[in-house]
Amino acid sequence: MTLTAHDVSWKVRSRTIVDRVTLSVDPGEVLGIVGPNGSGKTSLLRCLAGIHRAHTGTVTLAGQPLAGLGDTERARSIAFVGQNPTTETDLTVADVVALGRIPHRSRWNGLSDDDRSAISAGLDRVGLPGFADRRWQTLSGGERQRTQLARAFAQEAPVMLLDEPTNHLDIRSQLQLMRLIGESSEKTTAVVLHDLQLAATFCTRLAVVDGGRIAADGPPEAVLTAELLTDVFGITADVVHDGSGLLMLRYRGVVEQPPGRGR
Ligand SMILES: Nc1ncnc2c1ncn2[C@@H]1O[C@H](COP(=O)(O)OP(=O)(O)OP(=O)(O)O)[C@@H](O)[C@H]1O
Repeated sequence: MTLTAHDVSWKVRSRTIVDRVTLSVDPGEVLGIVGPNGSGKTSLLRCLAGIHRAHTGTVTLAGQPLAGLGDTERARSIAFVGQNPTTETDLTVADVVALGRIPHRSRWNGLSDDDRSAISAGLDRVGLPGFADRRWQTLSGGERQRTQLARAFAQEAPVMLLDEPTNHLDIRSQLQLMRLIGESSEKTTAVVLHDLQLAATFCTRLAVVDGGRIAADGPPEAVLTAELLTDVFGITADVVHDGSGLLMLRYRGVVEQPPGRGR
């Protein structure tokens, strides 16, 4: 399912946070949303998920306005994993992953065989088999992150929107998780990332957000230029193409007088 923002803006009081964004994500794509702190990445992702209602413009899913979908229909279509999701309730890992099955269940029934197999497949997929009975409160940051991803997989939605899913993960787990996301080629995926090297390595496309606007949108090798890193991120860096298609970033320092474009 293609997810599209058409000229979308979102405001808080009089401040425009997402500013006339037009952006599309197709099935099979992993769109990395990158940009400096406070540039509006999370707000844009929330607009794409229908959590924030756009003040102007529309978000469409397979051509249908998202705002016209009911909550259940939307949740069957879009799995959203936010930053640092937490709960005070004493839940097991299986309980948390089972939340992904809510849009597939009738209110009065318990878990079906399909639900149970989706929960167990989700946990296997993120490398947490055997964790079903563990208490959420006892998990490490990385295990919580993977549990949330298992919940998103168990939701079996064609669109996955992930906000900094590599937070708390060690480098091997970051690579594994990004590979896992990349392998889900049947899905339409957008992922907010701070690590530009991870974004360059695993995303098929990057959208750079600066001051609520899209400063660049395209394949990583076209988007991540030394000039853009200076203009948008306020750093100096070498961008090295290693000949095998891999893009390597070598950070050198910060620009003392950041260009401040959009800030
Ligand atoms: N509900 C809100 N009320 C007031 N201000 C908000 C709200 N949501 C976001 N903002 C502001 O909008 C700006 C963009 O926030 P957002 O979280 O989208 O940025 P971000 O690019 O994801 O940032 P970070 O990289 O730091 O996570 C920030 O200045 C933030 O304080």
